[in-house]
Amino acid sequence: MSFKLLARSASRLPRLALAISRNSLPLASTYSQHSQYRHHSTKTVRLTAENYPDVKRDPRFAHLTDTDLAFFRSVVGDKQVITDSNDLAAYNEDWMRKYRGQSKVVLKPKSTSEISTLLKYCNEHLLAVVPQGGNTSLVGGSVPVFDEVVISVANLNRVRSFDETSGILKADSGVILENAESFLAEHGAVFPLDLGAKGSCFIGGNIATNAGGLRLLRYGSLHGSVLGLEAVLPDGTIYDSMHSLRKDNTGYDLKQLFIGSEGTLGIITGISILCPARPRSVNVAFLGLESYDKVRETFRRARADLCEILSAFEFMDRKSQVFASRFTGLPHPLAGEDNTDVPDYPFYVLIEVSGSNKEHDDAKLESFLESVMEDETVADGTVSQDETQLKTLWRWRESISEASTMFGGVFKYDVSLPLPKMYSLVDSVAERLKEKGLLSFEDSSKPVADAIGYGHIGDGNLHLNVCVREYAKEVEEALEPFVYEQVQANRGSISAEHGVGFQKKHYIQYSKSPVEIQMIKDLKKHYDPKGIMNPYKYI
Ligand SMILES: O=C(O)CC[C@@H](O)C(=O)O
Ligand SMILES: [Zn+2]
Repeated sequence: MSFKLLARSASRLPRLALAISRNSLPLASTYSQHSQYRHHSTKTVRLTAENYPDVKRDPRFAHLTDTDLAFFRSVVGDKQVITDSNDLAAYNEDWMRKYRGQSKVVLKPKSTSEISTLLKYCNEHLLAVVPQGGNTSLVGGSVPVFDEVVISVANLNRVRSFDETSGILKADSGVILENAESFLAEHGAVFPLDLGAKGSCFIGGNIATNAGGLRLLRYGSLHGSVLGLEAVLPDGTIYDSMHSLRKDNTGYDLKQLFIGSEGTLGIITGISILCPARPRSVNVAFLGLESYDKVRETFRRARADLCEILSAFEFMDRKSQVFASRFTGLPHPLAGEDNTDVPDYPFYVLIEVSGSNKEHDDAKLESFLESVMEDETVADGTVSQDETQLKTLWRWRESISEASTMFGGVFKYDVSLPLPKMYSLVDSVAERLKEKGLLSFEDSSKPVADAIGYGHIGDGNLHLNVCVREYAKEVEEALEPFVYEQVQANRGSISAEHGVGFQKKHYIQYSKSPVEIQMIKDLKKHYDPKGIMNPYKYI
C-alpha cells in the first residue's frame, strides 16, 4: 500500500525535519529494539483493597448468602448466575490489570424487569451492586472494590427500533457500540459517538460515563444526543423516558442525571438517541509538525477553513507515535518507500473531514493543506486515498491507548485544559518523575518508562499516559495530587471524558465546588439512600 504523499518538493514544503526536540527519544526503529516491552504483563496487577488501606468495606453491607444465590437463580436462571472463580476473574478485573475486586457473583439478567427485581432485592437486603457493561473503564469504575454483586447488562443487547426519518435509535444498553454502528450504517446513519474501545464497550456504559470519543468535535456530547433513557433505580423502580422528542421543555431534564452518573444512581437499561445522517465522503490527513504552537495554529486554521466538514482533530506527541509504531508494527505513514527515511516530528495531527460531496470536500481539504504547508505551519503530511488507508491512519491514533500498557501498566490522566497550557502538563510531569529518580526509558530498574501525551485537541482534552513497569505506590504519590493541582491551577477539569470512578474519587474537589459536591451528595442520598449503587467510587 502506498499513501499519496503531500507535496514534498522544496518549493512547497520544508525538508523533513529530522532534528528532534531536546527531550527526544530514539527513533521508532531504534526504540522498538528495546526488550523491555511486555505485552499485558501479568505481574503488575494492583489489588485495590490491599493497596488502599484507607478504603474500607462498608460494614453496613451484607455478605452474600446461599439464600441470596437461590433467589438470584430463581429470577435469572442458573446459567445467568456466575459463581465459578475462574469465570468471575474477567468481571473482577479491569482491562489495564490495575484494579481488581473480589465479587463472588455476577448476574446476567435478560430484561429490564429482571433487573428491577434484582435491584429491589439487593436494596432490601443491603447487598452492594456494581453495574457492568463492556468493562472498559479507564478509572476503575466498572469493577467491584470488595465483594459487591456485579450486574452485567451483556444480555440486554437488542436494537429496539430505528426511525429513518428522524434518525432516532432506541436500543438496549448492552448493545456493543460497534454493533450499533454497523446496524446504523445499513440505514444510512451514524452513532454520534466513536471511540477506540468500540469493539467491547456497551452503549449503556458510554452513557453512564458520558464518553466523549473521537468525534465530539462534530456531534457534540451525549448530553445533547441522548433523547431519553430507561433506567432502574436502586429500589427497583423503573424510570422510563424513552422519548423521541427533540424538544421537551417541561422543567428538569431528569435523564441528564444518568448521563455521567457512573452507575451510582441506578442501572441504565435502554437509550433513545439521535443519530446523524452518515457522511457520504470521509477523508483523513496525517501531518507532522515541528512544535505544539504549530499544532494549535493548525487547529485554528482548520476550524476557520474547513468549517462544517471538520469532523475530528486529534494530536499525538512523538513518543506516543513511537509506541503506536511498536504496537501496530505498521510502516510509518510519512516514511519513504520500504519504511525508510522514517520522519521524526515532535507532534503529529490527524484531521478528519466528512461531508456529502467528495469533490467539494477533497478540494477543501487540499486547499487547506496547501495553505498550512505553504507557510510551514505543517512540515509534512499524507492524505488517505481509500477506506483502508483511512482506517490505517486512524490506527496511529486509536492504538495509543492500548500501546501505552506495553511496559506492564499505565497511569492514565484525562484532563480538560485551555489549549495554550495543554501540552506543558506532559513535560512537567516527565520532569517531576525524572527529578524524583522514577523515570528512565533505558534503566529498567526504574518504575516509570515514559510519559506520553495525545488527545482530542479539538475538544481541549489531553490524555497523559504515564507508562510504568509496575504500579508502584511512590509513582502514584508523585503523580497525585500533582497532576490535579496543575489542572485546577489552570481552571481545567480532572476528567474530560473518562469519569471519576475509583481513581479520582478523592480528587473531585479539584473540579467541583463545595456547593456542587453537596448537591451531588444530596441527590445520591435521595435516590440511593442505602448507598448500594457502585459504592467506593465517584463521590
Ligand atoms: O487511554 C487513554 O488514556 C485514552 C483512551 C481514549 O479516550 C482515547 O482517546 O484514545
Ligand atoms: Zn479520549
